Amino acid sequence: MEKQILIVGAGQAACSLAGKYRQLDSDAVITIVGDEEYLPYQRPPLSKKFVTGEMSVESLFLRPNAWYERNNISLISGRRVVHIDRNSKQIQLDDRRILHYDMLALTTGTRPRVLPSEIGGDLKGVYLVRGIDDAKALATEMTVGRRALVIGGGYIGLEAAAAFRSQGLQVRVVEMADRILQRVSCAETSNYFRKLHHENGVQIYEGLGVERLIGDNGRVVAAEFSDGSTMEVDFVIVGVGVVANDELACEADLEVDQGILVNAFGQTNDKDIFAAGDCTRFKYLGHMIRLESVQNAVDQAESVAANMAGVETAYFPFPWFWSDQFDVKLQIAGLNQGYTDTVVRKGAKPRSMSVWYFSNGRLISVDAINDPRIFMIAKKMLSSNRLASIEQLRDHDFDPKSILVS
Ligand SMILES: NC(=O)c1ccc[n+]([C@@H]2O[C@H](COP(=O)([O-])OP(=O)(O)OC[C@H]3O[C@@H](n4cnc5c(N)ncnc54)[C@H](O)[C@@H]3O)[C@@H](O)[C@H]2O)c1
Repeated sequence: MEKQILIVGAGQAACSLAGKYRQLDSDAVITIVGDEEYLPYQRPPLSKKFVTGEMSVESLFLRPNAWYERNNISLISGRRVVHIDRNSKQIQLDDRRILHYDMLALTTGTRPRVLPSEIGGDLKGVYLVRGIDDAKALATEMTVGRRALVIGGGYIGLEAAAAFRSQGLQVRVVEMADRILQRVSCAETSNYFRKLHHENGVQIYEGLGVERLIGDNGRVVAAEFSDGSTMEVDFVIVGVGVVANDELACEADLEVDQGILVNAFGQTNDKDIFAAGDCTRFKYLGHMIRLESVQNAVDQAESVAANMAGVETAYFPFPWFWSDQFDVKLQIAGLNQGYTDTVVRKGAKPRSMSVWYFSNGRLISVDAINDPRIFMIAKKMLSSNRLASIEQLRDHDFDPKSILVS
């Protein structure tokens, strides 16, 4: 009997895992089950070029239909897995179908946090940006002059703000924390993006919470804030973070803690159940992290595929991210979690700069803003462990590349 490989969740990690597994085992039966009706697709453009109509649904697909056929990978779309029975090694779908597995991979991703209905989170005109259907619904609001309120000044909120402003809407962002991007960057990077948004006509309010959204006939028309002020709005975009889809794993008695806990091989506490991508939480440089990025979805999934196929492959991530806002590209190498010092350097081009993050004297991460050269250098430094020091980087005549060529 061929080995049965079942993958639950049909996003970037699932696609990478299935493709890699097939390269290593031409006989296994590989099945992906996903609850969306689309072929697995890339999410980063949703809050950018997809919502502005510059990309079609088809152009989001990670692979064409023919790829699944050619690689003999079955895709069950539009179906949820509702139960895992670890004793009989079976999963149950929401149409009552039962599928057997020899090895199971969970690539269930995350979902956006929602605003509670008590404060108006369920009013019409309040949108999340997670899937194609969310972004399609949001795109219907794209009319010049309409007043958008963005709740949350993280990447989702700021990218959506930039996309909507560039299409001529009036955009305001409200961020509960003291500054935008506080969870992911230092004050200098936040300052850069605050200024960029202001220059482009987006109003940002920091340190302000949303008390409630006010509806009229079931549709949002205004918002009331923690300082007692109110604002009329035509629609609202909510980008207040994500939670891991780990309930299925939890119900199956797998270890979860704000994500499915996996070891360096992507294995859960059941030796035949693995997990990869945004839904996982694992140890990285002494911290437990969830790495919500395309890089992690691809690399971790490929390492998991190898382990499932019996080729022992420990995963050590080299995290990198990017964010496009207006004409600015932020590229991030490494993770700045637990940083103790930063060095800010001006870039060679106007409006370019980089922020170098250190933890107790050791370089851990770099934000490169409109500076792809520095991003490449930082990536190489961090992956080869040839790291520039704080003193070197404080000297603005020092070329970081010299570390790599010496
Ligand atoms: N370019 C990229 O890498 C990219 C782009 C989009 C999304 N993502 C990822 O998608 C996920 C979701 O993004 P996100 O921006 O929603 O999450 P996030 O956690 O990065 O940002 C959410 C922001 O909302 C704020 N917030 C929370 N509750 C609030 C409230 N009630 N009122 C006002 N502000 C509130 C938080 O302080 C935070 O700044 C993240 O993992 C993110 O990294 C990445």
